[in-house]
Amino acid sequence: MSTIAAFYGGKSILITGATGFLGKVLMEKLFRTSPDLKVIYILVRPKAGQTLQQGVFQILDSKLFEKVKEVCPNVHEKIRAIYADLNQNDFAISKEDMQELLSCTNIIFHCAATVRFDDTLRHAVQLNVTATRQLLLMASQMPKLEAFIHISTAYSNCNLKHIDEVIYPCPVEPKKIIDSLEWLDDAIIDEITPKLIRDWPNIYTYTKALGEMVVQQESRNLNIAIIRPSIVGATWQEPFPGWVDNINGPNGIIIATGKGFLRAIKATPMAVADVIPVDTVVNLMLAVGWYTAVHRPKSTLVYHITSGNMNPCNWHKMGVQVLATFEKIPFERPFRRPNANFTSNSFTSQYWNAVSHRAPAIIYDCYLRLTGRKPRMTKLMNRLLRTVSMLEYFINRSWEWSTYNTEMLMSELSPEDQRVFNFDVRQLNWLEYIENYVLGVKKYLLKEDMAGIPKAKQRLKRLRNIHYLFNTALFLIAWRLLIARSQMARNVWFFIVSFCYKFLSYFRASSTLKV
Ligand SMILES: CCCCCCCCCCCCCCCCCCCCCCCC(=O)SCCNC(=O)CCNC(=O)[C@H](O)C(C)(C)COP(=O)(O)OP(=O)(O)OC[C@H]1O[C@@H](n2cnc3c(N)ncnc32)[C@H](O)[C@@H]1OP(=O)(O)O
Ligand SMILES: NC(=O)C1=CN([C@@H]2O[C@H](COP(=O)(O)OP(=O)(O)OC[C@H]3O[C@@H](n4cnc5c(N)ncnc54)[C@H](OP(=O)(O)O)[C@@H]3O)[C@@H](O)[C@H]2O)C=CC1
Repeated sequence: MSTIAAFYGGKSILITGATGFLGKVLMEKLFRTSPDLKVIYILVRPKAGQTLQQGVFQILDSKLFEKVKEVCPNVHEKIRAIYADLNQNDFAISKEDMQELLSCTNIIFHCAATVRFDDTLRHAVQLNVTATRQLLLMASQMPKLEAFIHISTAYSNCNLKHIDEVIYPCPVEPKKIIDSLEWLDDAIIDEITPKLIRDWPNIYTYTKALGEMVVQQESRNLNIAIIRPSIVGATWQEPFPGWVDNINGPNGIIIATGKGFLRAIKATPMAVADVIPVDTVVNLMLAVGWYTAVHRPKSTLVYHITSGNMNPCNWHKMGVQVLATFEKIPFERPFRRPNANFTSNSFTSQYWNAVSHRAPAIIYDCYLRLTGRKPRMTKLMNRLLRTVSMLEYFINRSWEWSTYNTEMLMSELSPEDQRVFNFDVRQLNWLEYIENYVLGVKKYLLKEDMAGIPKAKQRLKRLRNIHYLFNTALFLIAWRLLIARSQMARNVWFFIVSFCYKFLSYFRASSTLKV
């Protein structure tokens, strides 16, 4: 019997961000391995046209929860969705709900955050910093609380090259920022944002760093741990390989490449692609929850869950395997044949943007206009290129994250727990994982049927022929123009033709002699 699974039995667990990518996988694993847990409270913000109950049903009816329903048939009764908006005072939770949360919660997993790189500083601070502070305040009033697990990111200190499992101080006190945002107007905030975030690449990573500082400052006598995952990718093994549900991180790039929109990316091919499967992150979260509650470490421990130092993969290897998978399992209705390359040079990157991205988009828009339709490709391409430029920071650098605490925890687990809550990324076979990842993007994100593969392959063949035809025509036109204008080009042309003629004559003569 797994000690960790048994630990969660009978527990009341509060999850923020349960409707997000990580939150859903966390709930799934909890229900599957500890079906006798008491209740999972989820803080859900109201959605237009959907009741809380409908929201919960929508999550539980997805393929992700199929296995859970077998192990825990009354799963619906064990989720208690509570209306909450983490941007509001007291999270806008009703008095009765708050009372229940305060008196019953045993474990908190704080996953909610804004993960957008371009959010406003005001909103990102509200959610990633102030809400964390408020949740800690709530936690301090929970008599039965055993552990508070805060999810941060491995990139919260990406302004450093080597990152240890410690909380680094931020240049400006989070409290000062929270206070000043209360009276500064938006225009001034926009103006001072670059000065505040200094060498952090975006508001997201900066506010996650502030969030960690708040955790340290407001920890009081709570049992707290911080988990820092790197780029969270599709599931590796559980509940099945390849599950993804949003376009964040690599997912959108995989779609854009597979559909033939993206043909070149400014990336350093040998930089570490620090992707970590979401189920691995969740396994560590559950192990940390258990360890923090049972062993009660004296200080707040930080756990890195990254792949680079234990089982590194680089962007080149990842890219090649993604492209190879497109050959086997193509996406439906691609705009162009999927074929991309990485370039680390700014000049070549701009060249490819002009030739391989903007020009085809303009040509396609002309075609749409000529056929009486609304042009849309240029706009789409501009948004895509803007997105890619925001991700560039992370695909052109490598970081070193120490993983002493994560390794220490692994050694503390029984063999059974190491198996059930496996977060040993050394066992990951990248080629297999990437293939399943691309397949998962096709099935669960694009909702494409596998039965459509033969048709998609046929279309790829057609696109390949069009590509060759187009290139040959372009070459012949260019050559014709060159010959007409330059004596030198004419001489080269005659030289090549006479050389080929002589070669063929010699070949024919020697084969006649042999006979
Ligand atoms: C030999 C070599 C061969 C080479 C082959 C290449 C094959 C490909 C291989 C795979 C390569 C993988 C590349 C890896 C990229 C790595 C990313 C690293 C990120 C590190 C993150 C740090 C970890 C974290 O803690 S954060 C969690 C992650 N958060 C995010 O990812 C959020 C990022 N997104 C945003 O902030 C926003 O979406 C933004 C600002 C980028 C765009 O916002 P906008 O307001 O414009 O609108 P949206 O509605 O959000 O989207 C607009 C438009 O863009 C599309 N899109 C969105 N995100 C992505 C994406 N990640 N990739 C591609 N496209 C994306 C979206 O679909 C929209 O399209 P429309 O059609 O216009 O609706
Ligand atoms: N994905 C990644 O690559 C990485 C993620 N992380 C961290 O993991 C955590 C989870 O990320 P992930 O699951 O990918 O993110 P998602 O964007 O998928 O999920 C974010 C969650 O936060 C909730 N949320 C946002 N705003 C509010 C609000 N005002 N009130 C209540 N809930 C709110 C969302 O609810 P709703 O459904 O209503 O939008 C959603 O459930 C974050 O802390 C992130 O920083 C760390 C490293 C990498």
